[in-house]
Amino acid sequence: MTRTLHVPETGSTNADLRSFARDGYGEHGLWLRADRQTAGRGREGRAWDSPVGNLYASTLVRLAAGDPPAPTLALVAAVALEETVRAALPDAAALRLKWPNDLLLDGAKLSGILLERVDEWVVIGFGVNVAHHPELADRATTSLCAAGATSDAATLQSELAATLAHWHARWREEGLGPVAERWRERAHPPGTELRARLPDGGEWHGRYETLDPGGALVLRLADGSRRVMHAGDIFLL
Ligand SMILES: O=C(O)CCCC[C@@H]1SC[C@@H]2NC(=O)N[C@@H]21
Repeated sequence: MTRTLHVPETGSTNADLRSFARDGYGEHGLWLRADRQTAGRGREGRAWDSPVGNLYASTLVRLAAGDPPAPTLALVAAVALEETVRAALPDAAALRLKWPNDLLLDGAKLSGILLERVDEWVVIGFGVNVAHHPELADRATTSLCAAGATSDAATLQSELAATLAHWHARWREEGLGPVAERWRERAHPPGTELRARLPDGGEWHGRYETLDPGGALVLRLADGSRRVMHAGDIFLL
């Protein structure tokens, strides 16, 4: 079961659901969607520009005993959003997942996902460029509208709620396997050249090899060594 609250404006839908969870008002499957955010947050401490017209929504997932590791919900969120966006695009041939959970269309960033843990809760926040896309210094961006899609933020969110519930149930019942398999199918192909920026500021240049069983990115560097990346950003070259 899912339930959606909608507000015209808030600071950050992720921050709001974190407060709900912390204050004892957590509800599995609760969604909060805002038309705009005044303090939208991205990964790695970045801000997320949030003008009216795009999708800003977060949901609460309650962890249960026996669930796969909580960080692998990043891949569950990614495959659910990819499936939702794929259905909305007139032509999804150039749609790809980029580790861990960005969606790229023709190499340009279309969306972002931010996961935050509060006790037994995980807040999953989705930002999708529906009508607008920001100008960013270090990466190309695009929007659904620019790609000819006609869905609005409210429709996308209700479809995403159903798709996420489906993939969350598979993750809980069958483990990470089917989710990881879908992720690999919809991501950049093995051998893709990339640059990895690590949380400590370090960088690796290499080729994407696969996802490991825990959802980490496996790279092969030019000297043949293997590296496993658990956090940070990657840039496809
Ligand atoms: O950096 C990224 O790629 C992740 C961006 C996540 C943005 C969404 S918008 C809805 C939710 N509320 C936030 O403050 N952030 C997430």
